[in-house]
Order: sequence, then C-alpha cells, then structure tokens
Amino acid sequence: MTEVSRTDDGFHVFDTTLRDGAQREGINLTVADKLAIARHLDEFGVGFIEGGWPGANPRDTEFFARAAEELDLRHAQLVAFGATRRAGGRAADDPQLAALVNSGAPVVTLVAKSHDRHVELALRTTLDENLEMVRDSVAYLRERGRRVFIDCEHFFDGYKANRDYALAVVRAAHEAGADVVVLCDTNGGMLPAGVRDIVADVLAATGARLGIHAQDDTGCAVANTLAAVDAGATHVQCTANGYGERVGNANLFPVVGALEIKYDRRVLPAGSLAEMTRISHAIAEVVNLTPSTHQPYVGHSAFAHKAGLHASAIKVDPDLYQHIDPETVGNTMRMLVSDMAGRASVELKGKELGYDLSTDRDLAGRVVAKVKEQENLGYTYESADASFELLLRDEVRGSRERFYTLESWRTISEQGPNGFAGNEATVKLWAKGERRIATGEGNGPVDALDKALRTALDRIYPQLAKLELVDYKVRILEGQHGTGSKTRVLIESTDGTAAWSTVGVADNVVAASWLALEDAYTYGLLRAGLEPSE
Ligand SMILES: CC(=O)SCCNC(=O)CCNC(=O)[C@H](O)C(C)(C)COP(=O)(O)OP(=O)(O)OC[C@H]1O[C@@H](n2cnc3c(N)ncnc32)[C@H](O)[C@@H]1OP(=O)(O)O
Ligand SMILES: CC(=O)C(=O)O
Repeated sequence: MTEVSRTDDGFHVFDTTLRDGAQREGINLTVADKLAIARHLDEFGVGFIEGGWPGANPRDTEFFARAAEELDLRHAQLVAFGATRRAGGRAADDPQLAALVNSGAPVVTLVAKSHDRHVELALRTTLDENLEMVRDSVAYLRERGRRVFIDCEHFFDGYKANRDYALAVVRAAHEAGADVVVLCDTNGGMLPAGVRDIVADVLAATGARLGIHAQDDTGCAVANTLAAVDAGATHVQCTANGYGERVGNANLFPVVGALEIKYDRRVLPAGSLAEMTRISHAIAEVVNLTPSTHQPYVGHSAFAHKAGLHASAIKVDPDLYQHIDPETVGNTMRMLVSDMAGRASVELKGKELGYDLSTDRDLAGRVVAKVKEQENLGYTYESADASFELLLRDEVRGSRERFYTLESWRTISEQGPNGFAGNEATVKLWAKGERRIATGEGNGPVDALDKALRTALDRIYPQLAKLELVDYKVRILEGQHGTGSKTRVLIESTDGTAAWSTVGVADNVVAASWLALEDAYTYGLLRAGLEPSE
C-alpha cells in the first residue's frame, strides 16, 4: 500500500445545504441566493460548504466562478461535488472531473457507488471496474492538488447486502488518498443502533477516517449522525434546517447543538452557537420557506411553555422544564397563555409584558378564569399576545380602556349584473367629545371597515397613520354547524417597529374581524403612548 499524506484538521462540520439541501422539492436557488447562504454558513462557522455540482448545470458552474471572486470565507472551505469517472473511461478524459478541477474549489466530494447491486444495475459495470473508477478518480484529483472526500452512496444498505464489497470500496478510496470516507444512508432507512454498529465495524476493519451523511426518511437523521459520531466518525454532513432530497437531511442546527452542548465538543468558533437561531431563520428567509416553528433549538416554539404545571415549576427555576438555557442558542423562552394556563403562567406572561402580578394572587386567578371562559367561546390567546395584554389590563383596571365609543358600524357588499362590484362600510363613533361618521371602500368588507374606522379616527389620532394590518387569518370553529358556525379572526398589525396579534370571535366573519380590529387599534394607540379618552 502506498503511503498517502493526509490532513488531520480536527472534527469536520460539513454543510451541504447548497447541494443536497437544494435537492428539496420547492427550493429553487439563484446564484445570488447560494452566495448569500454561503455567507451565513461561513459566519456560523461550519468547516466546509458544498456549493453544488460544477458542470451539471450553468447555475452551479457560475456559482463557483462568482464564489472565487465574491466570497471571502473566514471559516469554511468551499467544496465542489461530482461523481467518480464514467465506467470504461479514464479520469483524465472525463469532462465532469475536469469541471471539478476547473471550479477552483480546494476540496472535492466524489459520490461513489458502494452497493454491489447499484454498481451492476445503475452503473451497468463490474464490481472491479467500480473500484477502479474510485481509485482513478481520487488519484486524478489528488494529483491536481485537491483534497478529496468520498461519499459512499447507499453504504449501509450495501454493507448489509455485501459487507466485503462495501469495505473494498472504503479501502480503495482511502488507499487512493481520500481524506474522509463518508458513509451515506442514501435511502434514509437506517436506525441509530445499526448505524453505530456498522460505523464501528468499518472503522475497525479499514482504519479510514469516516464521515456520516444521513437522509431523514425514518426521522432519525440527526440521531443516526450522532450514533455515527459515537462510533468514531469525525465528519458530519448536514443541511441548514434539514433541507434535502425527499424528506430531508440531518439538520445542521440540532447536530451542532448536540455536539457543542451535550458532547461538550468545540465544533464551531467561539460565540457562534448563540447566533444559531438567527442564522437558521436568515437561511429560511433566503430559500423562501417559513421557518419551522417547532424545530429543535431554533424554532419559535422550542422554548414556549403552555401547560400550567410547567409554568408553575418554571417560575421557581426555568431549568426544571428546559433542556438548555435558550439564550445559549440565541432563542428565547416564551410563556403561552391559554385554557391550559394556571396562575403561574399568567404571572410569568405578565412579567414578560411588564406587569407584576406576583403580589396579587386573586388578580392572577381572575385573569386565568377570564382566559378560560373566553377560550371556551373560541378565543385563542397563545397566538394573540396583544389581545391577552388588553384582557390583563381590563382586569387590572376593572374596565376596558377606550379611545372612542362606538355608535354603530355597517358593511354593504354590492353585486352588479356582471359579477362582483365592491364593498362599502360606514362607522359611527364618538371620540374626544366629537361625533364622527366615516365611510370606506375596500376589496372585502373587512378592508372597507378598516378604512372607515381609520378615516373616522385619523384626525383625532394621527398616530394611526403608521399602523398597518399585515396578516389576516380566519378559522371557522365548530365546523359541523356549517355557515352557522362561529368564526375566529386573527389579525397581525405593525407600527413599523413592532408587530402584535389580536383576536376576535363572533357568529359572523365581519363581526369577528371588527373585534380583532378594535383590539389592534386600541393596542396600537396604547403603544404610541396615548391616554384612553373615553
Ligand atoms: C445521492 C445523491 O443525491 S448524489 C447527487 C445527485 N445529484 C444530482 O443528480 C443533481 C445533478 N445531476 C445532473 O444534473 C445530471 O444527473 C448529471 C449532469 C450529473 C448527469 O446527467 P446525464 O449525463 O444526463 O445522466 P443521467 O442523469 O441520466 O444519469 C446519470 C449517469 O451517471 C452515472 N452515474 C451515477 N452515479 C455514478 C457514479 N458514482 N460514478 C460514475 N457514474 C455515475 C449513471 O450510471 C448514469 O450513466 P448513463 O448516462 O451512462 O446512464
Ligand atoms: C451523497 C448523497 O447525497 C447521499 O448518498 O444521500
């Protein structure tokens, strides 16, 4: 066996969001998107960023060309991905391998077959020729100064079918100079115990440096990745937010969260872990997917507590119901108030909002009772913080704070002979001693109502000019009653610096919307520092 020089640069966090992540249905990245994600990943501190497959499509080829000019990576090395040479050819004549060299990336990952059946059926070649394809391709890239990692596709299934052959592929890659041999669970069917046993056996049998690439088809990709690390793998391939082919890949954030926090292993630059939530959401923004609220560590709900019993313990010590301090990963603890709340939930939520309820047990009890009564009518306060705060203020003061007194509102939907014609609303109210009547026209009755209310109030409260309704959700409750069911409306509003949500429930959608609108306006005017006038 020839002696091959190797680089031992510690544990590898290898990100493949731009290659395997981009294989997820619904993701379609531009070159500019890929560059933006690469910057986020580099800032986070991963060691390797697999940028794509140069030569496979113009976008990936352009990415590597622009990356060389525009990316100033501080932590990561750029990796080009491709396959071993074609069967029956020579690496030196393979245009695909030439494209990998021409990409300028210092590191290349080559995907190689390691399952005998795949060699025979998919490559339509012999087992020996596949080994030769691995050796020839690795040697070709090594001679051109590239560092090589080998992704052994379908490794675990191949190992179960023909252990000797799967190990022969690992040895061929290792002996030809691949720095890391990555064992891939390509179909994602493995479970952690099997991964651990096989990785341990491959390590003992070959002595090669091993990596893990786990697809998430059993929902075990993160666990499988950690099982491989337990067995001695020192290179983990992951994608941001778990994006990837079919159901996805091992999610980078829980993997590094576990390595840093649970394994106490430094795999990121100092300080990066606290940026994890921000980076995860920033990447979701670039790929144009809403961040999953329930993602471990970084999800909006990852440290959100709903059950009253949890809150009562958290009041004493947050560690009692949290596996880590959320700030470690840049996330925050949140209290949810709902009909599962108790006094402690309300007290903690009040504290979050700036109200001290700790000295008034009765007040907290009254708020809990009111929340439960309202939720029984169809309200939901966990998604409507602003309405909850108004409810809390009502209980503290004994009455609702009002900026106007409503006389009436009305909406008209007109239907002309050629179809839909428009909506009109009229609002009559009293504010600061003045009677105001205003009309508004809109796309729908709620839009018209919003415009009428705004017109009625804008001279008296010019601060409303900044208030904007940014989201509107309707849910029909008790669906079995058909059109007679109750309607719940959630409205999200902003004044340009903060956003807040309000809720309304009524028998019809316009009345429910009116209630949510009233809360939105009241909260917005209180936020602007105005004193209620009525
Ligand atoms: C497990 C993974 O996710 S690996 C990453 C997979 N990613 C992608 O496939 C995305 C990018 N792929 C592409 O753009 C195209 O498939 C290309 C450009 C790579 C190839 O396109 P084409 O030349 O039209 O071939 P096609 O996609 O139909 O088939 C792939 C060919 O590569 C061969 N091949 C597959 N794996 C390997 C391998 N490890 N080594 C060498 N050849 C391989 C197949 O046998 C097939 O050969 P054939 O053309 O003689 O039938
Ligand atoms: C290489 C790769 O993406 C896989 O085997 O799943």
